[in-house]
Amino acid sequence: MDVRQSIHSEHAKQLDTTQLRREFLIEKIFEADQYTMVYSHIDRIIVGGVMPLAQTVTIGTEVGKQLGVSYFLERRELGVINIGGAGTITVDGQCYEIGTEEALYVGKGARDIVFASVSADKPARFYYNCAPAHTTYPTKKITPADASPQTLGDPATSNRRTINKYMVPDVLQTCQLSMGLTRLEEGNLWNTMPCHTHERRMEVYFYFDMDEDTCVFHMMGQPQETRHIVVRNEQAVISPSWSIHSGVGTRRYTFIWGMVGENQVFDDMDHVAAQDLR
Ligand SMILES: O=C[C@H](O)[C@@H](O)CC(=O)C(=O)O
Ligand SMILES: [Zn+2]
Repeated sequence: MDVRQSIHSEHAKQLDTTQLRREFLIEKIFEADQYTMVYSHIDRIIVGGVMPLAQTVTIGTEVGKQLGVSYFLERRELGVINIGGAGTITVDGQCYEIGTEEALYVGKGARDIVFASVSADKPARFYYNCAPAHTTYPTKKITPADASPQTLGDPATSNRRTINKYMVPDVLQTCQLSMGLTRLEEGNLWNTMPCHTHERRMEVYFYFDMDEDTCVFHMMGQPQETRHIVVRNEQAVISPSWSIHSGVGTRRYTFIWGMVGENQVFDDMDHVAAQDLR
């Protein structure tokens, strides 16, 4: 388990490229037949991926001691979105078929969570966020049709995109986790611009659907003290509550956003005008 400490904005603004990447970037989300796990002290979110090939992968089998619990989801909830081929997630014996861009919410208290791909040639790629939880809400599969797609932006500002809200209060109950998937249309490069912060929540962006030559300049930092991190396919960036989170790609891309913290009000953002950015 890779542990990332919380970081103060006054510290973060002194970091160089390597140090920024070490604190905020998650370079490898998917490893064959394994789960990856990054534990952030910011709201204690856990971020990672599961990519089963020939065998099944059970998540969190070795982390009980580090988390001080007897099993992974003893005091946590889990959100998973599959960006790969068809797969299954078996939760305490109940099997859910999770196809491409389908999702599963797993409530607190589930003991045994087993991931599998239908075909090793086109493996499932399960991206997940996991957060502390105070109660159990039902485990539920979510399809793109449930995710109330919302298209916004304009080609003139290169930000025409569709936001799919998979895990928000309108779709299902969670303790604090929200997750969704935003897809940019061809020729559109900017996400989340005009940008925002939300003092009340932290957020993680996971960029994918990019070829090798494509990268995204992910914008971060306080609005008056911005920095960037160059992100490649299937990498994630941690955004503290004081940081903007926005990006511009060398070509279109897709990303998954996940938030934890104080509230679950999606529109509760502190918007930053372009004139105010530094
Ligand atoms: O707080 C909300 C998150 O930053 C994202 O949902 C924004 C986003 O997907 C977009 O504008 O493209
Ligand atoms: Zn946000």
